Order: sequence, then C-alpha cells, then structure tokens
Amino acid sequence: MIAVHSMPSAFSAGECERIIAAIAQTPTKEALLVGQRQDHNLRNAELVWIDNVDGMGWVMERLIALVRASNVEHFDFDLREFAESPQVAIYKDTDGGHFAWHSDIGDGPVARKRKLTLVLQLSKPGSYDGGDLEIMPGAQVLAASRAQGCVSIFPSFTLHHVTPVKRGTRHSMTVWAHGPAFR
Ligand SMILES: O=C(O)CCC(=O)C(=O)O
Ligand SMILES: [Fe+2]
Repeated sequence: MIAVHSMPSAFSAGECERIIAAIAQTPTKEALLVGQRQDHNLRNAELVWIDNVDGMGWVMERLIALVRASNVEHFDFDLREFAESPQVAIYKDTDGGHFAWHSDIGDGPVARKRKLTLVLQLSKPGSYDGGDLEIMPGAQVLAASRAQGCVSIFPSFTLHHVTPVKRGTRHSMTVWAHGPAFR
C-alpha cells in the first residue's frame, strides 16, 4: 500500500474553474469540525456541500471513478459507499484560513466509517501563498502537489493539515469513501 496516491490532471484547469464559479453562487457555511465543534484554532474555512449545488453530477461521477481506480490499484480497502456530500473548502488569507493536524476519522456514525480521503486542488497554485496540504503517513511529512486539478488520495486515518493561507484564497474539494471498520 502506498501512503498517498497522487493523480495529476484528474480534472482540467477549465473544469476546476467551472466548479469554483458554480460554488460562488452558493451560500457558504463556516467550517464545522467532525462532531460539530467550532474551533478557529483548529480550522478556519468556509464550506459548500456540492450536493447543494446544481449541475455538479458530473463532478461526483468523476470522483467516484477516481476513488475506485485508486482503490483497485493501491489500497484494496473494503469500500461500500460515499455516505457524505463532497465539500468545497474556501481558505482565505483575510480569515487566517487553515486546518490544523487531524485525521478524518471521527466519532459520529458516518465519520467513523471514513476509509479513503480524496482532496482535489481547485485553485491555481500562483493565486495564493501558503495553504499547503501536508500529509504525515509516518515520520516524514509529504507535501501534496499544488497543481490545479491534481487529486491526492490517502487513508482517512492519516494525519494531515493545511498551512495558513498568507495571500489570496485557496479552494479545495474533499470527498470520503466509507466502509466497514478496519480489521
Ligand atoms: O483542504 C484540504 O486540502 C484538506 C481538507 C481536509 O483535510 C478535510 O476536509 O478534512
Ligand atoms: Fe482532513
């Protein structure tokens, strides 16, 4: 099993811009953490659930295909469903946008079934400073590619964070694949 599977150009630049434009029409919600606690020391971002955005069916189809192919090739986890809407996170320099070190496996009935995490880099890398997704599968920290349209897939138990955005705005999309507990 590899620690992080990187898929460059999983989405084209034009597709990423289309998603960002569609999201801009939709009201955002302040990011709530697993368990609905709100702690700006841990995370500061706005969220849009893409199930609430019209015309995003093709996005979900692509995400499912990417997770499926990645799981066959690299992880071989027992995945059963996508039990949560993909979410777009908007990290702004003006809000100190960031996400501290965490694992995506939570205590709730759904969050506890998360097994694979997919993150899509929606923004052009030159449009913001900071905002790096870093993943710590072991003793080393791996920086995810910042390339627009690049997808990173990793086990949801893996620690990861997003460093503070120092200039501009970073958009990312996250989706989880769920299944029975690891054994
Ligand atoms: O924005 C990112 O790159 C990561 C988001 C994340 O870790 C999450 O939604 O759990
Ligand atoms: Fe996460």
